[in-house]
Amino acid sequence: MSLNPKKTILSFRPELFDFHGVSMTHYFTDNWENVQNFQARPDDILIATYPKAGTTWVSQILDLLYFGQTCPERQNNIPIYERVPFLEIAIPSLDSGYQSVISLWLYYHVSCFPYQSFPYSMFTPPPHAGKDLADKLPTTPRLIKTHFPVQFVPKSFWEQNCRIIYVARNAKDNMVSFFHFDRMNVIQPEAGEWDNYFHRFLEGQMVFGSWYDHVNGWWKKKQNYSNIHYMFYEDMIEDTEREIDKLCSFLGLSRSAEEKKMISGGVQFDKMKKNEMANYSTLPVMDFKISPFMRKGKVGDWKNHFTVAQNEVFDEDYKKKMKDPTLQFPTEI
Ligand SMILES: Nc1ncnc2c1ncn2[C@@H]1O[C@H](COP(=O)(O)OS(=O)(=O)O)[C@@H](OP(=O)(O)O)[C@H]1O
Repeated sequence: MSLNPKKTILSFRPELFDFHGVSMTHYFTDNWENVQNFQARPDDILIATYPKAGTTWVSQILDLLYFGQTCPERQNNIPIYERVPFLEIAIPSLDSGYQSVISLWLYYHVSCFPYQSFPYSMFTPPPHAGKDLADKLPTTPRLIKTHFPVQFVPKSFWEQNCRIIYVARNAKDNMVSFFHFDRMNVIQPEAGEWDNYFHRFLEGQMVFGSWYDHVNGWWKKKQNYSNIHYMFYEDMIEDTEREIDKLCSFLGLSRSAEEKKMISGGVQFDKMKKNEMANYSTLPVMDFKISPFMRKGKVGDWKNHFTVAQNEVFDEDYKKKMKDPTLQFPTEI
């Protein structure tokens, strides 16, 4: 098959619109009914984040914790976005008359490497919705990713008392990371100029809405739903092994010190940046010439983007929106 996905995806840039009070794009709302009816299982693990908060990092850690010993070929052969499906993503499929980004990617790669040899039947026919991928995951537990604000999470996750890992990242670095992501990913709205983006972020005009509402909403939920482990990107940077320990306690996993150390070493930024099954380089919607998915992986990169005036505006606005003293984010370490 001689499709060139890079050529055919250029018109995929979506518009933001208000969806139940949250800025969204159709890629994450088109499958709404099916996603809301998703049947979670009690042992499913949901990885919830505002975009660019460290989802991929924590997904890779969980995948290694659960399957690193029993199924190591998984990490070497299956991209992270298939091992840990993105529940709400929905790209129209080829047979519905549209050109599907994910289907295109799969068709393209079927001719590039022996996909069919992998013992996962879910790869044929090509999936086009994260929910379908999640339904077909052959593993236990199923690791599932979402960027939904807490009020959008399908009710079966609550009913089944699923364990949820929420990863949060300080707003300044989160904004910068999101900006570069929107520049390089054609299924995101255009990023535009930095100054305009900065103001849009403060107003919550981002896909998946306001960072402030997201982190606060999930923080509040933690008060009445005990199966949420709320963790911070900055803590992961500071001491990955310690955070893996906390994850193991939350998940009830006993793993040897040696194994945890090995996992921690294997998921450091430079390693993940080079790892094709974790760095999204196999997904044609992203143009790494503009910005790589694994971009900097640092705390404090905002200082290279924020002007002094922007920083003042940001801090003033932050005080008004982040009133809960129990939720604190470091912006440098
Ligand atoms: N191992 C490791 N160490 C440190 N930092 C890491 C790591 N893996 C991913 N990252 C950084 O996380 C940012 C991407 O966030 P997400 O994975 O949440 O993105 S997404 O929402 O799933 O698209 C993005 O941040 P920025 O570099 O600041 O853009 C990634 O580089």
